[in-house]
Amino acid sequence: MAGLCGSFKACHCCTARIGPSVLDCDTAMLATEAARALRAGADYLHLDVMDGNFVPAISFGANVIGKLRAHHPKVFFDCHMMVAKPEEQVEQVAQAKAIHPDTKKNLLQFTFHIETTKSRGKTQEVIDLVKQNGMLVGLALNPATPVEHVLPYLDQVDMALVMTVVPGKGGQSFMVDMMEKVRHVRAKYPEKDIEVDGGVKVHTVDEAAKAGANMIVSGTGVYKVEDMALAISTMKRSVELYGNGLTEDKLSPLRYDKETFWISKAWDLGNDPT
Ligand SMILES: O=C(CO)[C@@H](O)[C@H](O)COP(=O)(O)O
Repeated sequence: MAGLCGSFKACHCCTARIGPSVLDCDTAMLATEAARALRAGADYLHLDVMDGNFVPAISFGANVIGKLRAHHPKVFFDCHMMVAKPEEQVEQVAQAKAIHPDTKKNLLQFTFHIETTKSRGKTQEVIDLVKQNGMLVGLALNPATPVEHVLPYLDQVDMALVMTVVPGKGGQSFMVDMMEKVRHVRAKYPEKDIEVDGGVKVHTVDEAAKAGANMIVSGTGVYKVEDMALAISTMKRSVELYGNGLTEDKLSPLRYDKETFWISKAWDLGNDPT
């Protein structure tokens, strides 16, 4: 039986990955809260760095990311740099570099905003600097920024981040009109990671998946729901179904928090999945 994605014209082979944004978790317990999401099935962590300048709020910085690395040496960190001068933070964030011991994959991505570099003529410079420092590169664009602003650089970056809210805080509403940008990038880049961030929850993820996003950031949709494992597995299945075109019988299983309890037991016994 054929998959469904053909009818959405966004079919791709990019892996479905769910990355909880830790912004709205109990950040005083960051390592534990991260572990909770990973045990519930999260594929990576989306770490929101806010400088009180590019966005009004201040969250945490490179120092905390480095400390978090010690707790989660095998986890992919997508560092979303909502900072006015990303070039000033590249070296510090790179301190959290890691390579997965089995897959040999790079576990650190530096995702910066085109709005912070384009007007200063520094986009190319920052891309080069991030690569020189051994990290993967993500390029983000705000809702008000036309997709054409990032297109000249997408060949060189590992991921495009289409913001689906105005960056600055969690818990805002998903801007479905941003899906046009996702569709545009997916049509040009069938093999590139495309991430969406802002207002993505179990009831909005299908729009993003149908448009072609494969990396799904969700903050309150993961940390402020009753069953974190169910939310994560539901979002993952959406990308597998609408993006990868898998049939129902091939989708990842739905998971529930009760299962998380048993997985955490295994974790305590030494099978650390994080
Ligand atoms: O970057 C941001 C906000 O600026 C996001 O990562 C949010 O933290 C996501 O939270 P939800 O919108 O999913 O609640």
